[in-house]
Amino acid sequence: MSGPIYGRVALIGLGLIASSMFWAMRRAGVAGEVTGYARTRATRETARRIGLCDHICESAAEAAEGADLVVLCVPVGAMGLVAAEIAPVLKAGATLTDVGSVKGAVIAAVAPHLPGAVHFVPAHPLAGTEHSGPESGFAELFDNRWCLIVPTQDTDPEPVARLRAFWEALGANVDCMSAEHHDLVLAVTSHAPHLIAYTMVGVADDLRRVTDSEVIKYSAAGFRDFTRIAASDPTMWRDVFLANKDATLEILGRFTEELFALQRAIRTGDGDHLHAYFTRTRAIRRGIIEAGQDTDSPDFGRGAARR
Ligand SMILES: NC(=O)c1ccc[n+]([C@@H]2O[C@H](COP(=O)([O-])OP(=O)(O)OC[C@H]3O[C@@H](n4cnc5c(N)ncnc54)[C@H](O)[C@@H]3O)[C@@H](O)[C@H]2O)c1
Ligand SMILES: O=C(O)C(=O)C[C@]1(C(=O)O)C=C[C@@H](O)C=C1
Repeated sequence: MSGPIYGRVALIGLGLIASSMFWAMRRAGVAGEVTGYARTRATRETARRIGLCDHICESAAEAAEGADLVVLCVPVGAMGLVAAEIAPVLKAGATLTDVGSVKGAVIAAVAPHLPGAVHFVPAHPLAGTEHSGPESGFAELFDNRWCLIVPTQDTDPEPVARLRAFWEALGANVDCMSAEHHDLVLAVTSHAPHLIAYTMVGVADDLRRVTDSEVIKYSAAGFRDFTRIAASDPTMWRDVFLANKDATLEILGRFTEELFALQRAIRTGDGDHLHAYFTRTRAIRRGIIEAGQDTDSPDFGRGAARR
């Protein structure tokens, strides 16, 4: 257990990520006091009932006032509005961070509102589930996951180092990168895959020959994973695609080109093309396992022994 890293932390938006942060902060003892704010009365009442935060406030400004660390945990499309609302009450020397899945658009929406005496250190924990809301969080969500910190040109090193220590205390491994690079990487690893999952589940639903019960009953692991991902929060994902438009379209363009090539290979009976492609992708997966980078895999730790 580490000592407090911030005297007071404010969580704005009390969903999956904020509630997980609260339980992880409590586990690690890294925050003296935690205030919280959610937009709807119902969420604020739920938060009070389940003991989320030390104090639930009636406005974002009330929660943020006097805080040493303010964390924006709202959908990326709402970050700018919330930043504008709390900017006048932010304490000099405080750090403002966020957990948004897109960085370039969030920085562009938030930074112009902030007074010079506030340190803005954008971040993104690469951990989540398909569930949302204040009751979906749990302390272990960030354990052994990455949290990417995306300092802007003007960010001082001390607040970055402190936020790094905070996320490490919450269980995460931390890396720093530019916003542009972050958005491209996430378009490949998260945003395009989500869109593909949404599409596949939509296609299955359109095929009326495949009744609901058959889709569930006979669904193999791959499709079941797609349905889990496709159950994610629609507001969050609408905002992600609108905010990371360029990188996502770039990756989807490449994806459709490769898909057409595979489609053509199937139509023309080009087994060599299919075999060579699948051999390449299998080698990528094996490389990830051998580098010990997939901690969720049943193969984790087996390395090269697994062939
Ligand atoms: N869910 C994930 O897998 C995941 C992972 C990493 C980062 N993120 C990012 O974290 C952020 C929060 O995601 P989540 O999964 O916790 O979402 P969530 O839906 O569980 O919670 C979001 C909360 O924000 C509130 N909210 C929405 N608009 C608001 C506004 N204008 N003002 C105040 N509150 C508002 C909602 O009522 C809700 O309480 C998003 O930016 C998302 O991109 C999500
Ligand atoms: O596990 C899941 O449910 C997720 O989709 C989490 C996931 C992802 O890995 O793509 C989704 C969005 C985030 O910004 C970070 C993590």
